[in-house]
Amino acid sequence: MKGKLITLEGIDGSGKSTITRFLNSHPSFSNAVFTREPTTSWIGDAVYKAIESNTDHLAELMLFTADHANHIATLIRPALEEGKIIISDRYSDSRYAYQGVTLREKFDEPMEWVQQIHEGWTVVPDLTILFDIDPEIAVRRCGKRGEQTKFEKIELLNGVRKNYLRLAEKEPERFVIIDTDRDLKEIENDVLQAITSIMES
Ligand SMILES: Nc1ncnc2c1ncn2[C@@H]1O[C@H](COP(=O)(O)OP(=O)(O)O)[C@@H](O)[C@H]1O
Ligand SMILES: Cc1cn([C@H]2C[C@H](O)[C@@H](COP(=O)(O)OP(=O)(O)O)O2)c(=O)[nH]c1=O
Repeated sequence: MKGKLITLEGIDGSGKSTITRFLNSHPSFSNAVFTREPTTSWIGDAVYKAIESNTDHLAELMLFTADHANHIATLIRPALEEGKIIISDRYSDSRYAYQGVTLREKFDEPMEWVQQIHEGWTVVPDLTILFDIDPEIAVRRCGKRGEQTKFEKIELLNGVRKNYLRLAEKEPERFVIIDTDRDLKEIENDVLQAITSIMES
């Protein structure tokens, strides 16, 4: 039996961790595998080191991608083979959307370039839930988190949000977009509905 891979994506502060905690404590997902990118492996630690220092953006992409390759080899593929439902807080679309912005000065079409280097080995999710929100609201919700100035952060996140929406437009059958500038209860219901429909298909 083949399992299902569900990914949660969105800008920082869009509410992914909050919903992950909700799903994690929901009885329907007691057998699901909860995971994330960057992962908790040593490569994930290296990724955080790169984020926290002034590392070259291409080097940063390679670290994120190495972490993804190891995530697929050690957890994603084996769990899918066992027929598990996997819920990942961030996955490949984070790279397409974020490094699609940070590599703007290096490539003409950075998002497409990043997508290309994943081709042939990544595992495409069965469902991707995109948590969509205005970056101004997301940054306000995060308070002091992060080191960038508010302006830099909002500018980056505006670009990331646009990339996510472009990805969703290109693959409407994979993506479900959820407006997270709403009451938590409504968001929880929409997420449950999206996941239930993929589990039944
Ligand atoms: N629907 C919501 N309404 C108001 N605040 C929210 C909502 N969802 C999350 N938050 C708050 O916003 C902040 C960022 O949410 P979080 O889940 O950590 O986002 P992410 O994991 O996407 O970075 C947290 O302080 C969280 O409590
Ligand atoms: C997985 C991934 C994350 N990121 C970014 C998103 C976040 O700003 C940062 C750390 O991810 P994360 O710890 O998930 O941040 P948050 O909980 O605030 O959403 O790394 C990328 O730029 N590319 C990637 O491939």
